[in-house]
Amino acid sequence: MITIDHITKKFGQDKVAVKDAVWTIPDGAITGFIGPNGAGKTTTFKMVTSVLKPDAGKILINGMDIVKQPVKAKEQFGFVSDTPDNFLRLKGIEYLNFMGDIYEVPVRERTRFITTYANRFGIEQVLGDKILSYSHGMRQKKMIMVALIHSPSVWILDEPMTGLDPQASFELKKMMREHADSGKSVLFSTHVLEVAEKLCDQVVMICKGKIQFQGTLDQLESKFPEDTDLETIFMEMTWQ
Ligand SMILES: Nc1ncnc2c1ncn2[C@@H]1O[C@H](COP(=O)(O)OP(=O)(O)OP(=O)(O)O)[C@@H](O)[C@H]1O
Repeated sequence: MITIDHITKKFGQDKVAVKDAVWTIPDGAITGFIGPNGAGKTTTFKMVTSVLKPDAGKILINGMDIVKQPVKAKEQFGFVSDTPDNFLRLKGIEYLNFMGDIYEVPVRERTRFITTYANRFGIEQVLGDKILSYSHGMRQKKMIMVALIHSPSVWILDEPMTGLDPQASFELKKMMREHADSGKSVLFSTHVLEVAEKLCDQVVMICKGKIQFQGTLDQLESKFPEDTDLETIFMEMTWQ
């Protein structure tokens, strides 16, 4: 579970990227984070994952403060960023083992995990190759595996379907559902509203740094009884 408690982030004197945001990501559910370009999604993720420090407010991950207890809080989550181009000179298997070592995942457990997930994503054959030689989608699959190697209870993904082929995208959505159904939490951002509509148990909508809505799709639709789908509601809520 993540608690976002009156978070504000400014860039410079007057660029308010996130303004007094209050919301929660519950266990046992998939939460979709949606909003137009520049709304504040990535800035929020950067604060949740300790890349940026909020100017005000606090963020608790399973009750641990990301600013005051960064190591303990970071152990709680796995993060898939929107740029999978890191550790390019390592082989896929070396990177996975490196992260497994950092999180102290026992070798037998990690081997079982790597075999299962590489098989689900169809990348067993390339794990011995350098990441530099991977396509964007292959790098993304490797990032997804790295994020899950220590079985985190919270899984955060920034635009995770970008660059994945339909089969991998289908598999990822299945993994996200399995994660939530096992009582853990999933938070992901997307611009693809059909995905949010099909996959999410709740959505959080942000626009110009302000949280406009948090709740189930049914709750959202009941606020806009005349609109037929999430896309129409989104256009109405974000239109200026
Ligand atoms: N390092 C920075 N310096 C100055 N302004 C920034 C910085 N990072 C983000 N911003 C501004 O903060 C606002 C929120 O940006 P953010 O990247 O969080 O949006 P986003 O919702 O992730 O957008 P997108 O959907 O386009 O990825 C934007 O106005 C952006 O220009």
